[in-house]
Amino acid sequence: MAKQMFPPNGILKSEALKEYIYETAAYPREHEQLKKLREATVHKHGYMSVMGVPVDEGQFLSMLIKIMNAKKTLELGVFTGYSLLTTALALPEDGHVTGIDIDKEAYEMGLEFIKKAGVDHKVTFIQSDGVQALDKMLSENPKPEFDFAFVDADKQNYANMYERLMKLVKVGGIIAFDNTLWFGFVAEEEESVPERMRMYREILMDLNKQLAADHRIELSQVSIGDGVTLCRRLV
Ligand SMILES: C[S@@+](CC[C@H](N)C(=O)[O-])C[C@H]1O[C@@H](n2cnc3c(N)ncnc32)[C@H](O)[C@@H]1O
Repeated sequence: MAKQMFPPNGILKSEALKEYIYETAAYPREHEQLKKLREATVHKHGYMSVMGVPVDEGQFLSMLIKIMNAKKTLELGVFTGYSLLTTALALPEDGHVTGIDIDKEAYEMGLEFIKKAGVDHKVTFIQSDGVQALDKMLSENPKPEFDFAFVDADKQNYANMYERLMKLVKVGGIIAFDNTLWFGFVAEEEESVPERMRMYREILMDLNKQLAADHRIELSQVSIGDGVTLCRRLV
């Protein structure tokens, strides 16, 4: 049943093109522990392992974090920790990433690889609903303190997380939303979209419109993975 849940190619034209990108540019540069974590995730979660960010997107996020000189980052939606480990590896020795996920079990498997990569001192995991965790952070310290936030949790709460992250991420910092092209379905007529994909398609189309109209941010829709939207806070 899970096998039919997500279309295989994401936003790319073909499986062959995806494999070309992975084999040529991405796999040869993938950190050993990321590769092992990816393989362990496939072994344990089967087709649902597609939830982890793909290797080329991980490398894009890694370079972005380094170019920004980000030190303190947030992640909403950790799963087994592929993007979390990517982030921890990209951060400097005194950097820190806080990962938030409602489910702890998947992360516990990933923690082994984070430890083996020697970056567990840069990682804090909070088991919580994303919006609730952000509200708690805002009530404890309403000052913006994060350089970067990666949002990959429940899509129906992206807009709620966005408003909170606009207070928690510094001016000049970046909020990155994952899956904003939703397997390419955002550009297809509703009737041609499988029913199970329609609700998130609509939610993400609304979010994309909302972000494009928001002059508090600079925007870039990146066509990598399943679509990543970068929002750079301006005010
Ligand atoms: C697409 S996966 C994240 C993948 C991860 N970034 C990676 O690279 O492996 C989405 C995650 O969001 C989590 N999630 C779902 N609803 C949530 C909520 N309300 N609050 C926090 N996390 C949630 C799920 O438990 C799941 O682990």
